[in-house]
Amino acid sequence: MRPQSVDEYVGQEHILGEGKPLRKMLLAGQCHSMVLWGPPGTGKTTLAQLIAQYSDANVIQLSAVTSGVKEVRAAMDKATQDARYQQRTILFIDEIHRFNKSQQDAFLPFVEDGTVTLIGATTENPSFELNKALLSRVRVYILQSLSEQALAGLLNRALSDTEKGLGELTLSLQEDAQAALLVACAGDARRLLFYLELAADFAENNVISLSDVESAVGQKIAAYDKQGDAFYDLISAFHKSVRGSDPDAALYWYARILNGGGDALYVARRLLAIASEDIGNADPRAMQLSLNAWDTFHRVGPAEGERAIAQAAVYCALAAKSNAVYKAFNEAKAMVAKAPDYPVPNHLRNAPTSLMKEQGFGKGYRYAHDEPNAFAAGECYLPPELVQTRFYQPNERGLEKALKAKRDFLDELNRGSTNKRC
Ligand SMILES: Nc1ncnc2c1ncn2[C@@H]1O[C@H](COP(=O)(O)OP(=O)(O)OP(=O)(O)O)[C@@H](O)[C@H]1O
Repeated sequence: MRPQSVDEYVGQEHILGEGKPLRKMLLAGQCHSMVLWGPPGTGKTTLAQLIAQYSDANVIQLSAVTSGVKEVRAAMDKATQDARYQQRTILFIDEIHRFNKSQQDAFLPFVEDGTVTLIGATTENPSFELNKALLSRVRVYILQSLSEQALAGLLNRALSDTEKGLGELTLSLQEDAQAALLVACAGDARRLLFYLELAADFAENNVISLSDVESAVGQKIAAYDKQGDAFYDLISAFHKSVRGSDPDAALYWYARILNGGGDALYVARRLLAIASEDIGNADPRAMQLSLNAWDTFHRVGPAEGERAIAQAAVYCALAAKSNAVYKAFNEAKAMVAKAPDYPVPNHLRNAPTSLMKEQGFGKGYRYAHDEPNAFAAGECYLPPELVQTRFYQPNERGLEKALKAKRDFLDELNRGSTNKRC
């Protein structure tokens, strides 16, 4: 049932509707590098194929899961040869977020010089997963979960198409059965077609009933739309439960997210953010454990991996909390945004050449290791205009207590120093 023309492609009106940029590009037979970001089964691969078809380009398809740098190089060689004969090449990479940095670097120059037009598909936020250099050379289009209206159109086509669909079976679909199908597939067209085909197998007398759909789906119907508000409410409740040090609530909201079809890795990513935003140096192990849980998920798969993320969630919920780094870093960024770019003080400048030394660069720099406590008491590292600035105000919880004690001790040394620069 994969659409053969843009008219068979349902939904995604925000990018493909009449007059929208992608539709214009498609119909003009042009193509630029892009990343299609959206939930599974919303038409990323299909759209890439349509673009290739309309622009009359060769398509090289690589999977980030099975292709390495070697395959990328071979593909680029072929594209370079074809470009000599004015033959365009589209490099389609499914699950592009799984490509590591060196794999991404291998095709970057060819995207840059136009030898290939890259179309990447991903279910993950590209700003987290792609190299900055690559991101700056592609346009990101967000595909949305398909609406029930769009899916209903697809359903009708699948039921009536005698060539590629189930048309020859002359099936009818009862109203409640259709409603259940549309909910069960949660905006995913592939799932919809899969459930429909299964339900058709169960149907008696050419009628698909609600119980046929339930047999096909075989589980409780997911209650929320992954892209909708309900999902963000659940993840927000999860974040607040961990921040609020309630491990039971954290587990409950996590389980709700999974039950609704949510991605455990989304929770893992959020947990990592919590470890830095809400726990910080009060317990730096929280960040390690969150990262380990994420990694574990990739290594052992969902069944065990989901539990590893639960373990990290419980740890983070009960870990000591500090937002001191979070606040300090925000203040530093705000300061940099509003203050002028003060020059680096001479004593902190690098002086690799004798000319620079003559200019006074590096002059008077004190090598901390040569001084008591490996600390150059009275020394200054901020621009003179900012010497009084204190971004980091450690609290006394968890391991941050030790950092606070250390800072108080160093302050004392600074105050008692007879060698003050500022
Ligand atoms: N927008 C759409 N319009 C019509 N059919 C669609 C659409 N999206 C998906 N389909 C149907 O679902 C099938 C799977 O879609 P496709 O492979 O394009 O999804 P995808 O977004 O690339 O999914 P995944 O992220 O899981 O790879 C297609 O063969 C097609 O039949």
